[in-house]
Amino acid sequence: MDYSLLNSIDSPADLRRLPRTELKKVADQLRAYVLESVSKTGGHLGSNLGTVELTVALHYVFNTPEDRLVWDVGHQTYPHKVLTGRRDRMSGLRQLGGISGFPRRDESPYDTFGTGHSSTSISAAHGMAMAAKLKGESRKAVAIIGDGSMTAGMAFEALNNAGVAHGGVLGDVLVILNDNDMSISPPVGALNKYLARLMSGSFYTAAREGAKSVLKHTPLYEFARKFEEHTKGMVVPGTIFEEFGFNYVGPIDGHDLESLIPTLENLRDKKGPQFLHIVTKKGAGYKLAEADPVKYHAASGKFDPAVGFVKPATPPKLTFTQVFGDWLCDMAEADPRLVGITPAMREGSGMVEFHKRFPQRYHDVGIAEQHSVTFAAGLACEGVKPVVAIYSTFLQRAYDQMVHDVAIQNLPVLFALDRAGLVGADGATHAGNYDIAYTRCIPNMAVLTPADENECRQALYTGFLHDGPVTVRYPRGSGAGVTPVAEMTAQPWGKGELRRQGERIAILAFGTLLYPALAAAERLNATVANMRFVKPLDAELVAELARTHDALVTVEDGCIMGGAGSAVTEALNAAGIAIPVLQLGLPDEFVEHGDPAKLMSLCGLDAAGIEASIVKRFGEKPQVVRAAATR
Ligand SMILES: Cc1ncc(C[n+]2csc(CCOP(=O)(O)OP(=O)(O)O)c2C)c(N)n1
Ligand SMILES: CC(=O)[C@@H](O)[C@H](O)COP(=O)(O)O
Ligand SMILES: [Mg+2]
Repeated sequence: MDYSLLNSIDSPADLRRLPRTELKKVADQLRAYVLESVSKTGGHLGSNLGTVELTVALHYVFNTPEDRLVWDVGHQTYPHKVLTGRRDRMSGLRQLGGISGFPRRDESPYDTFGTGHSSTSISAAHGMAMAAKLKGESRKAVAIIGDGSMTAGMAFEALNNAGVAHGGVLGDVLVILNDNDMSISPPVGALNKYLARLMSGSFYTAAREGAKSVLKHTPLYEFARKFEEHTKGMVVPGTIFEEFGFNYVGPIDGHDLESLIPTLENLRDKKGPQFLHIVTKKGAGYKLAEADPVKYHAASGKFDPAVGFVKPATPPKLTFTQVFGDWLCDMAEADPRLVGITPAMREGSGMVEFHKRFPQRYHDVGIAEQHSVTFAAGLACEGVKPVVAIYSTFLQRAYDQMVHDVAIQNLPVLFALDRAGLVGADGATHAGNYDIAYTRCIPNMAVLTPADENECRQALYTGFLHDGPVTVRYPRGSGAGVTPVAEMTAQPWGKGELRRQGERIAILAFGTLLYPALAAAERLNATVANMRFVKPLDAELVAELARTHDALVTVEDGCIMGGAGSAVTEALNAAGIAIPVLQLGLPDEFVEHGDPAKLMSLCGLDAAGIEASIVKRFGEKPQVVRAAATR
């Protein structure tokens, strides 16, 4: 592929020096470059192919980085990265030491706001626009948000705030709605239907024609005809965005530079809140991705662009997500009260089959984590048994709903927490490091940490039977490879199990780190307990292990601060037991993107790392003097 023009652009200033007639060529080369580079690294694909022209137009029209571009989610910023001096660094995308798959303020001055989670862009851009006003600066702030991300409450909270003046001042914020009629899965909800009506034009046409026939013989008709702009507000309903105080323009073709550029120039020069609705195609320019945008949302690894994504020759290992999906179908078969809920993550959460088989009991609520939890609470009030399938990182959004709507009322809602622990290539924004700490402190909430695939199935069953809120957490990808037993058996509530009897040191393992802990224990001849429950914690087992060993080691793939190890030390304190405790887990820092196994090793959470930490703390042949206990 000829990238000669693209290769001459090391910053948007270079782009802005080009004649307009060259921009189509830039876009074509940029699209080919993004496709080629994602085919070598993996990463998000469809959304990036869909925003190529928009990215070229934005950097051409706006004075970036002085004008602020805020990309919602940020999974569509690869073209932006290429045009802002990171073309050569695309080969290290999402890899350890390489650039992030999302915008990062510490990566480039053009990345004005860090993202990864959706629906923050309008709030952030509004903040930037208001800051410019306060500082007497004339820069623009632009939020670029997708139709899926627009469904979240936060986006509307921001519109509600940005559309009105504060102390007589309106921010110069431009919101660009990138409407490709797709989320990761097909979009859902009333907003999607509304946008479709706007796109089809029927909204305006019908409303305008209706109004005209009523007004035809009045002086107002002539007035309205002359001032078409005004008629939108006066005789036909404005779009919802106008009702929020924005000047709405669109929909326009987001792949057509001929209309994008003049429209953006026009909006750039306008004051106050502006709203541009563009229509794009997810996967644009790559036939396979256009035809199957769900599949081509992201590439898990390398692929040949001429062939597309192919199934691996050897069947991949069973993932925890699949274990959950299978369990959900089996449980739904067994209990008609079960309802499955996902906030816009049907594929990632393993609910495709459940959706097919139980469409009436499947709810994709859109990107609306808060709503998903309170909706589940409402269902639970009426005797329905909701299962909220949600990524650990996205549940952070719905913390108050978990506390206020579920736990205080002790409602039986099962949270199936996928992507617990490090997730790898998506990095810190998507890592599920905190859920043990943030769930175990909530009264009434039970927290289960299955160690392998079979335990995951049984833990989900156990949690489902419990008459109160429960989280069952499991990581991205596969585990030790323990095939789930079809028969579902409830685990003894709040009980762990001894997995290896050793001497002096007892390792208390939570979740999938049981297996590296067992490997480390083999070398150290340590005892290992599979704790299974963070809450209720098996305090008897903790006390017994403390009584029969010289030191305890806790191991978890969540943050050390406030995590399962903290639960153990609290239990020891409560029982008045003094014993040295080494707490192993994720450090008090954001762990970068990269290969998950490497990252776990860097955090000292593989077998060698666990062994090394124990030896470092307690010596080569662990000898611990109880009297010198320190915690
Ligand atoms: C709070 C939150 N929930 C869920 C996600 C997962 N997620 C990432 S992109 C995406 C779809 C976004 O759709 P849209 O904004 O229309 O962008 P498109 O992918 O169509 O370009 C979802 C659900 C997320 N990043 N953040
Ligand atoms: C951008 C985003 O939030 C999702 O696309 C996310 O990257 C999916 O992660 P998984 O690949 O773990 O489902
Ligand atoms: Mg979309």
